[in-house]
Amino acid sequence: MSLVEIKDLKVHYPIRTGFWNRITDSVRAVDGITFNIEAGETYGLVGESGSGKSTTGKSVVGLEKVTSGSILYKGVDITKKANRTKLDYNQDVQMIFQDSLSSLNPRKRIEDIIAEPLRNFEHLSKDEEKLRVLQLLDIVGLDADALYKYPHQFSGGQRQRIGVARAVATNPKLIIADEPVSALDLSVQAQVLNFMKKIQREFGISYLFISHDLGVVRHMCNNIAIMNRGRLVEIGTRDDIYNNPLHIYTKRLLAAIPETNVNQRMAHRASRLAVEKIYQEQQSKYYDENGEAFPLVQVSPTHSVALPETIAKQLASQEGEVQA
Ligand SMILES: Nc1ncnc2c1ncn2[C@@H]1O[C@H](COP(=O)(O)OP(=O)(O)OP(=O)(O)O)[C@@H](O)[C@H]1O
Repeated sequence: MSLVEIKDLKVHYPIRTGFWNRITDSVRAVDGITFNIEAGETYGLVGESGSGKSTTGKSVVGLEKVTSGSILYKGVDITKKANRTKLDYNQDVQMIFQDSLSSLNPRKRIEDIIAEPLRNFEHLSKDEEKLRVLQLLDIVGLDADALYKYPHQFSGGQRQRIGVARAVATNPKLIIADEPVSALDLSVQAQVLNFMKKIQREFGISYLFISHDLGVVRHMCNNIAIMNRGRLVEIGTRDDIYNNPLHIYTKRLLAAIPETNVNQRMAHRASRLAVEKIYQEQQSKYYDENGEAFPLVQVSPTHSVALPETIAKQLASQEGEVQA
């Protein structure tokens, strides 16, 4: 059994119009996605802005009402609120956000911010609580003098460390990391990613790592799902996605990774333009007549792509995949 099993999850937001505020349509933010997260792994959920990643993350953590489908945590469906309470789910599953400045209360000192989840879930004495907060600060590489400071007195990277300290305070099993490094400089991104990995090793945490950038996900994730307009268009291991991408949307995301090597920039630009040309010319092959992604087809034990079966298998064999 996987730690988390997401099955045919749909989250539709109603669109209301007119004097009577009637529901006339809906935004299908998440439109039938299925994937599993194993204990101790980092699962990447990648797609452009608006593809439905955050809505998925918020549904898993219980912040968004699910329209249909299920989210099984240790085999129990947590879309039913009563099950979340029974399982200590709110303690086991935490979230880190992109915008650390707005997700940390600016009026509270760091000591109180990190202690907040402890106060909700554990009954510690004042001294025990302070000791735990100091330990957590130490784990994320911050000094004890951080205790009495406020969020605005830290850099973006340090604030993200404080967010992680708060998230791991309750010893969670799963952290939903929603674009955790997107607002940071490249060098600080690497530091935060490294210490997230360190914490994963120490605490045995699983991450659902949400990002718009396949470049960031590369060194973090074992398995990756590519999300496009509420649906998954490709699922695979890191190797499947980076070395044998099959869907044009995945190829576009890969081509969008900035090239840091100056000597490679011309070649990189040429390949990005080539992918864009294929996308413009062959869109109808990759999406159905309504412009929506096809259902996923398995092309190897680890790799699935949203294409008609014959095309998927033909592409997979061209790329040297072992067919299912
Ligand atoms: N509360 C809401 N009411 C109505 N529509 C919403 C709501 N929240 C999100 N949406 C819409 O759902 C779609 C998916 O949004 P979501 O935030 O999940 O995407 P995303 O991939 O996380 O993008 P971003 O990285 O920009 O947040 C978008 O079209 C968005 O406008």
